[in-house]
Amino acid sequence: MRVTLLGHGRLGSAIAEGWRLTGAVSDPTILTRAVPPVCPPETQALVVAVKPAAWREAVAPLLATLPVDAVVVSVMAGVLADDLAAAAPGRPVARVMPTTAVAQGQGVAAIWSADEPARALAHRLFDPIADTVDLDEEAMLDAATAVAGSAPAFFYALAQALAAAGVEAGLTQDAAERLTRGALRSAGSGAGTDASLEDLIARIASPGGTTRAGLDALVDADLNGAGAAAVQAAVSRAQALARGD
Ligand SMILES: NC(=O)C1=CN([C@@H]2O[C@H](COP(=O)(O)OP(=O)(O)OC[C@H]3O[C@@H](n4cnc5c(N)ncnc54)[C@H](OP(=O)(O)O)[C@@H]3O)[C@@H](O)[C@H]2O)C=CC1
Ligand SMILES: O=C(O)[C@@H]1CCC=N1
Repeated sequence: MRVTLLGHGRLGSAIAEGWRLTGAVSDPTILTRAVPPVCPPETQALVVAVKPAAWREAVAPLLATLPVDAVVVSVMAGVLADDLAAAAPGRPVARVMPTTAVAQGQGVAAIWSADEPARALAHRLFDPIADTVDLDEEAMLDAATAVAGSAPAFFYALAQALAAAGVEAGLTQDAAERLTRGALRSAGSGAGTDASLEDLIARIASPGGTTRAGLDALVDADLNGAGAAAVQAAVSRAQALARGD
């Protein structure tokens, strides 16, 4: 497939790296500010990976060369398909919300499009580099952004809090950080299996043991409230971005 990738920052470069690693897309045209804004005439998909505040200015100069049958695939949080379609008239639009682990071919990506061929094209681009999850409604992308796109940072923040508490409990900073990062990797390897999250927890939490004590303390400290607050705040921010705030 002939792909033009607009934006080569944290996510754009991760997507390009995943395509290179898996061979899913060979030789994409990568548009940065440093190269002329021109789509090759054979472009079948324009993947837009710039910041929500920058996309209109970035897409506008491409319209002259973007084929009318190319699909616009946005990985941007809070940019509505109707707005993309209005900016690139006639082109079908798909929206994808990936994580940066696409760089290793191990991301997760929510996919939505009102147009079935565009959805299928988005799958061709992201199935090789992510576990793809189809969404029925565009509005669900905001929740997917919270629990997927943003969530790795939430897990890192929890790991940071645990490491800080480990230092309080007597570990050196270096030991606390290495041990906590290793624990995060261990959690990630469990998450890569078919086991349910409930089972993964049960495998570690011996009855009457340290893990159960810590889990109970997390719930007492309103773990569920903290998770809900993070998701609601991220969803609200995506909705605000969609309004142009
Ligand atoms: N980072 C993540 O984990 C995730 C990000 N996203 C989405 O991905 C999008 C990009 O985010 P992220 O990669 O973090 O942001 P970055 O700022 O890292 O990357 C954006 C890139 O777009 C470039 N850019 C801006 N304007 C133009 C232009 N006119 N032509 C070509 N390139 C341009 C920027 O260049 P310059 O630096 O010169 O301005 C920059 O390299 C966002 O919309 C975000 O919502 C979605 C899921 C996860
Ligand atoms: O923080 C952001 O807005 C983007 C979207 C999901 C992850 N990063």
